[in-house]
Amino acid sequence: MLCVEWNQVAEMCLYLDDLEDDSRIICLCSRAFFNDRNLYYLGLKGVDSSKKFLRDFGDYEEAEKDELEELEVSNVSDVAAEEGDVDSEAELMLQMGLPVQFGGSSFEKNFVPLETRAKEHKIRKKKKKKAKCSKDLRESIKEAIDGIDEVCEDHASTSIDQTDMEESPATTGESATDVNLSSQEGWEQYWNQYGQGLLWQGWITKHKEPDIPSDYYNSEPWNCSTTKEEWAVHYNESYWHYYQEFEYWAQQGWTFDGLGDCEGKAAQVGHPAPSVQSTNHTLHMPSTSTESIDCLSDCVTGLKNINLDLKEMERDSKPLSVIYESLPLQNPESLEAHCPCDPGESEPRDVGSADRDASSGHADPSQPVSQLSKNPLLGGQVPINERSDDDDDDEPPECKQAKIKRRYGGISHFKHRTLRYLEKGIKHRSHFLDMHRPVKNVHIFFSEDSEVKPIKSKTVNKVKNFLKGLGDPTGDVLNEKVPLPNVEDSPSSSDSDCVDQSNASESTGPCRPADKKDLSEGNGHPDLNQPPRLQDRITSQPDEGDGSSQSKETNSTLTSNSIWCSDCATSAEQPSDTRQLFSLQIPDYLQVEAEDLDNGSFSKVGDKCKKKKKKQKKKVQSLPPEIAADPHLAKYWAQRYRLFSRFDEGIKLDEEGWFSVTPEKIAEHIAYRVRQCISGAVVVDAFCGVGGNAIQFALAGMHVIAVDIDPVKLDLAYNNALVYGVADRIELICADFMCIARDLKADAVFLSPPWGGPDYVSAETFDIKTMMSPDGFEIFQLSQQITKNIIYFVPRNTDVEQVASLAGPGGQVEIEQNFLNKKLKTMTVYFGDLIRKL
Ligand SMILES: C[S@@+](CC[C@H](N)C(=O)[O-])C[C@H]1O[C@@H](n2cnc3c(N)ncnc32)[C@H](O)[C@@H]1O
Ligand SMILES: C[n+]1cn([C@@H]2O[C@H](CO)[C@@H](O)[C@H]2O)c2nc(N)[nH]c(=O)c21
Repeated sequence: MLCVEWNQVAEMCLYLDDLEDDSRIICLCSRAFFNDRNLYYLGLKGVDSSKKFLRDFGDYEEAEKDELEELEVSNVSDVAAEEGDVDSEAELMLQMGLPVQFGGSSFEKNFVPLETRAKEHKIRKKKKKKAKCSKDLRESIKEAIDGIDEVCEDHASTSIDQTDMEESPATTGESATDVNLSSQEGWEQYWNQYGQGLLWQGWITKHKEPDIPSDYYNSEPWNCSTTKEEWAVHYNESYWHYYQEFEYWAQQGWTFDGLGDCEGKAAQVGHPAPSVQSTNHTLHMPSTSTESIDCLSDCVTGLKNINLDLKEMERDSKPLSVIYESLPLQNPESLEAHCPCDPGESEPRDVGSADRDASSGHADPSQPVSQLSKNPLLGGQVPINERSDDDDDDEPPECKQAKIKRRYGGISHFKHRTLRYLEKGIKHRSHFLDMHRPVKNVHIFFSEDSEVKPIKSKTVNKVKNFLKGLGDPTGDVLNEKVPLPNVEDSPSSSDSDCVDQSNASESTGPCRPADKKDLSEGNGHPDLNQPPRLQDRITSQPDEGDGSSQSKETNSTLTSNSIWCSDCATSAEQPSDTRQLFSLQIPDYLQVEAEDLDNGSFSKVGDKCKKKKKKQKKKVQSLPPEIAADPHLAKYWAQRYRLFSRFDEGIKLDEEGWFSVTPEKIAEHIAYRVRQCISGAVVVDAFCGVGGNAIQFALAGMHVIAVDIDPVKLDLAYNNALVYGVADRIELICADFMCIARDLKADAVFLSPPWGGPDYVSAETFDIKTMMSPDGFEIFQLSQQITKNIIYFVPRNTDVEQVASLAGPGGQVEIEQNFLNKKLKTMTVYFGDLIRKL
């Protein structure tokens, strides 16, 4: 095994029809863990240059956060040593389409959407700073809690404890979008019905401390200056916490049978949620009557009153193997409690007013969050528009701008599903795996004096040296001296059309000898000693003349010994330096040490040290133009060794290559698996890109047919294959895979298509049919004509059932989650003989 760890998680059987074998798809769920922190650190040594760019372009903090996150993770000595090191189990189970009950120890306690974790951390910090309630208030809360505890004895499993509330997610921009796109009605109904109680119970539970004031029930925390802010935060947290839970259950196919009132009409399976009913009672919080407490308990229990609507799920009357039971409700006789969750209402509310939106005056769930943030109650205390960026170090830069969650209506129409857990203790182990805990912020402070006073001397020395060393601001270099192509205007070939292709060709098309030269120069990379002519190695796709394919649009016509492309021909007249790599004299960490030497701090080290200095000074980091042109890409530069451990030996990428190349460890693992499982030795890399996977297949001893529609990618892939010494095992074909698939023969096909642009990660569930281009199903079907041994590299948020369905009735599939340094990065789906047998 090459990867650090590989686990089988579960065997899931999906039945398209009745519980019969021929309608069944067996789906093995597994996980592969990799660790490449060392490679990441190596990249950080030159990250100063990225920082410089980001500073200039005002995006520095973001990159620093990514970097710090990695560093933070690195401080965790042992994977299992700390709780919270890998994605929460519940989240992972969701991603694999598995019922959370089979994974995490407690969904309610553990499920926190990944995106919100950093935010939670911030809020917790803020909360700690806030002034506590007065002694009187605490007394009152204590009394209330005592009362509630008695009543809630029977509802221990559904009560909300302090941890729950503290762990509740804060608002994010994403959540805001959710509000607009999700089952808004059901949620509003739910929140109308239970929001007040949940808010109030959460509040008093939070203040379950010895010195709770006796008159707390009569107090109005939203009006009290000491608690006002805290209440706002509490409201905000609670709202989103329950919203997320509601969303989760709704996505699982549960519907909420609104009770209409706290009289607790039992939830009924299979009935659509009724519209909001006018209640004939109100929650009356100042009362400590048993009834009101009962009502609160019901409200808390309400989260459980979500029924699996089998009709809606298009599942027939046959039961699933996992059955969710709705909990019985209490049925209090009279409910006279006023929940003071509306700051605009300091007086108890009238009978009948509870049907007013519990969120009124706080946060109208129907409003976009940008509006919510204007709510005076929130008072800017909780920057709800801020989204957590804790997981974006490898995501396309554009993701930060518009995160739109898309709801998937997909093909998950399996009638039945059974699940068998395959490994003992995975549940327990996973409890310790949550890497999305927020990163501790490490700030470096500079005094106002001209002299920088280091707090962490090494780090500050780096910065100091960096600033000194870069007399000429990088931005100036960029703006004034280097005529760069407009990278931003050159969409990736993922969405390639003829314009894209021509742009790409203009820049580095392999048809231009000048470009070939460019690629082997600059960037501080060693010249590759005039590699064999790439043209001789690239095979062309015959022009099919149907005018429909991308390759037709790009008008690339290649022959085995030459490449001709009309766009390229035009672009050959462009100045040859449009893609020229330029060097920046950016001091890396070694130069920092060199400065230390000058300052005498290494004086005792003597000659040895001087030698080191000399050697180090030779090493000049340079930024390739695609990185220089787009500050958002700078973080990928920091990860260059993770992508290619031999990066310094001459690896080259283009913009799309940077964010879509398969990290080396993952590519290595996939290649290893393929080599292990099939006897044949020919593999097609249908979307080879800059060669991340093709190189690893070749290194594993296979012959690779590497196809890409973009000649620039082939150029880069060839260059990179040379670096790894495997160019002779890779056959390059410049073509649209969709057009040539039928003509290919191989023992395995690797599919790593573009995931439809940078938005892939913002989708709640990625649909390989509609969100990929070419259509993910068509790609698969064509590949099946080559071989049954297919490896499909898909986004981590891919719909598991959808991808499993590719195996067809009676088929088998293995879905492997790939973790890089404890973060779920991608999924690899194996078909045919590539499935690891149990
Ligand atoms: C995500 S990248 C592949 C990355 C690759 N696995 C690596 O590690 O470098 C997808 C590639 O598919 C190429 N592509 C897009 N459409 C294609 C098509 N119809 N046929 C062949 N290649 C295509 C793009 O040019 C891009 O280089
Ligand atoms: C946009 N992107 C990222 N990765 C891969 O996902 C990881 C996490 O973002 C990246 O490191 C890269 O390997 C992609 N792989 C393919 N095949 N196609 C893509 O469009 C793509």
